[in-house]
Amino acid sequence: MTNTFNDTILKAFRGEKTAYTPVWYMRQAGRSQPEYRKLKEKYSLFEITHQPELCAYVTRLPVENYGVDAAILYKDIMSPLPAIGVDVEIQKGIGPVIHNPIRNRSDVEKLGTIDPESDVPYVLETIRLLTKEQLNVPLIGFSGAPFTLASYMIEGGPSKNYHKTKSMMYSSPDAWFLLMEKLADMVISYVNAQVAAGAQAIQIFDSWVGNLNAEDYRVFIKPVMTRIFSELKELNVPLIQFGVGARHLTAEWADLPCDVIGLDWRLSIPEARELGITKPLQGNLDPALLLSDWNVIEERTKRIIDEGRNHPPHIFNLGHGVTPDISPDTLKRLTNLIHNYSKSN
Ligand SMILES: O=C(O)CCc1c2[nH]c(c1CC(=O)O)Cc1[nH]c(c(CC(=O)O)c1CCC(=O)O)Cc1[nH]c(c(CC(=O)O)c1CCC(=O)O)Cc1[nH]c(c(CCC(=O)O)c1CC(=O)O)C2
Repeated sequence: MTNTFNDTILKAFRGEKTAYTPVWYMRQAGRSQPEYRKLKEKYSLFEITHQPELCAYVTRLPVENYGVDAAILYKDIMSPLPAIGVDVEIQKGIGPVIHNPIRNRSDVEKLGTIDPESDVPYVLETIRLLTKEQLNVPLIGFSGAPFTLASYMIEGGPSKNYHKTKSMMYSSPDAWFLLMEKLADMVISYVNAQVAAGAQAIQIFDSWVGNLNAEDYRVFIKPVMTRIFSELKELNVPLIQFGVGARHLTAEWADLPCDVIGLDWRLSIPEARELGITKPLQGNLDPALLLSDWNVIEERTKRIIDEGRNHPPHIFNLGHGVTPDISPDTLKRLTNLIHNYSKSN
């Protein structure tokens, strides 16, 4: 491990004031970095994540290259699903493809449970390597949330309208709620194991839940999210809730038993405060902005830092993941700007 451990981001996640605004970027590992691109010519995502040394290297790249305040484990939200019987493959140009999609209650009943130590030992070994030996910033572990995972499992892959998913939710509520509970069991075991191995904070990606209206969220999703966060609270690590296009769910998230709310770029920090969020906020520069001129990036970044200055703290991030066309040089420059501007003003 190099020099002293910097726990600034953990303090901000817990609601403590920090000397500067800490930052990490969703999908910061891999993506546009040349070292990663070279590896991807040889290995797939699953091949990298099954090799702890290699996976730890990819996870470390943005800490070393950009100077961010946390690492996030390189793997996908699909990574634990094979353990419960989901036949998933990540196909180039498409994304996750499920060869045995779930269509009815009997398919849900067939899903198994995860035993992380025997099903995903390589994930835990990567975490141990990183946290015991290699990192001088915290490691964020993560899981997909039940709705977002179910959307892939039911649709068979990425979707634009989630018709099959919603159809199961509305027409077969017994199958739906069983699926939610089975996925919650998986998320809880998987996250417990990540924390036991050394992960110091956890983000739950409910990326696609904004496709539901607030009433359906309350009926079909909020109970399972409340259960997940309540059980994970006992782990005593900061828990981050994240979703995209979910302005209409902000008030529902305000009282979830999590510690931090991740915002996409559609809702500003002051707007989220007006909607009742009193927890620390994470976000929310539009990733598309990182393809524009530096003076535009600088102006928008400073504005977000200024909006986030008041207590409770703000953790800088993008409104969603880094895209492969964003230059590593821009991310390095952005990280420096965030650190320097938030310190000096
Ligand atoms: O990369 C894409 O987004 C396209 C394919 C896709 C993947 N998972 C998926 C999608 C979206 C979809 O199709 O619905 C599905 C996926 N993966 C993930 C999310 C959550 C989210 O970002 O909102 C989602 C759903 C929402 C979303 O697509 O943004 C999470 C994810 N994937 C991944 C990571 C790890 C990382 O980037 O370091 C992480 C999370 C941690 C983090 O934020 O850092 C990694 C990942 N997943 C994937 C890839 C491409 C692999 C390949 O081409 O061989 C890669 C690696 C890469 O981008 O270079 C596959």
